[in-house]
Amino acid sequence: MVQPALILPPGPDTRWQLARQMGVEQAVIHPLEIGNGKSDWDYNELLHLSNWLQEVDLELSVIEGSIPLTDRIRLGKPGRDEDIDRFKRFLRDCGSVGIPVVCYDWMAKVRWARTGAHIESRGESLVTGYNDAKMTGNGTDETVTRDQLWEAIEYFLEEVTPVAEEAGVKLALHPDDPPIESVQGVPRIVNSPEAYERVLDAYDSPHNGITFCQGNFAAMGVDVPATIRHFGDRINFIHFRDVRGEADNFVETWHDDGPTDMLEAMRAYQEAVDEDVPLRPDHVPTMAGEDNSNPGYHTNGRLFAIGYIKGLLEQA
Ligand SMILES: O=C(O)C(=O)C[C@H](O)[C@H](O)CO
Repeated sequence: MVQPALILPPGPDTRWQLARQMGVEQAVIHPLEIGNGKSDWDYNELLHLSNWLQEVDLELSVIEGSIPLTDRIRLGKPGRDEDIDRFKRFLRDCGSVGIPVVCYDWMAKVRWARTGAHIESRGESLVTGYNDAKMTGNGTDETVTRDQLWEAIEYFLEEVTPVAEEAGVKLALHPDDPPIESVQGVPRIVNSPEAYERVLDAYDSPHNGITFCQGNFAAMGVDVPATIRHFGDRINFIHFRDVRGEADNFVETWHDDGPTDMLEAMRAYQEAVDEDVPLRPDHVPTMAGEDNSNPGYHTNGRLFAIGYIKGLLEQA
């Protein structure tokens, strides 16, 4: 079963209240997207945040992206062991506080990338998109290789998955966005179902799992419901969204207006994932009255998305 979730700021404001009013109980914290950019946490900060959310009946179920995972780790550079030790301490702290899921990604050097953030969609709403032809600096970054990234992620998983198991925390790897071979010349490896097979095989444990970012899987050109069923109980976290186009040239869509059969996708989640997997709307259109200063993460589109998700869940 999936549980509707929302990214919320790491301190209370009306968005906490809106979540509760819509009956959403699971909070995802990702201050690089919504918040102050914080990406390192000590035990007391996590405990304080978790207690604060609990006081208003919200559960801190995922820390996403904004975590102490460095490019020294992603690139297997000298010093990575020190950084991995820091990451292990973070996992143990999450476990002690009772945070069940940590979402991470393997996008070295360049975070998720878009070439357009003001693309007009339904009723003059604004969405983001990517067109590789418009990406500047597309030479090859000679300092990074695919083998290096694979060595580094396999080393990381060997080191940290046993700690995640002990701590009772599930790791959930987000796909590269966009899921192409390289972005601005920097190679990408987490861009296909085959890549995920290799990641899951690197350490066979329910604690080594996937963030099924649906828009990225749609961009990979796969059959989305079949792929959800295939990965099943290794899906530890879900990003719900859709795109029109291909991995190297796409626009994001409204949740009810993309090419993916969203009801079939929801049915697949309900049948295939483990209990209580958090599912959050991912990037949403910027709507009337919003200034598009944080493309994909304004509030009105997420209210619409939660209503749509709840309808799909009832139908599924
Ligand atoms: O690119 C996406 O689809 C995202 O959801 C971006 C997020 O910041 C994600 O956490 C990347 O790690």
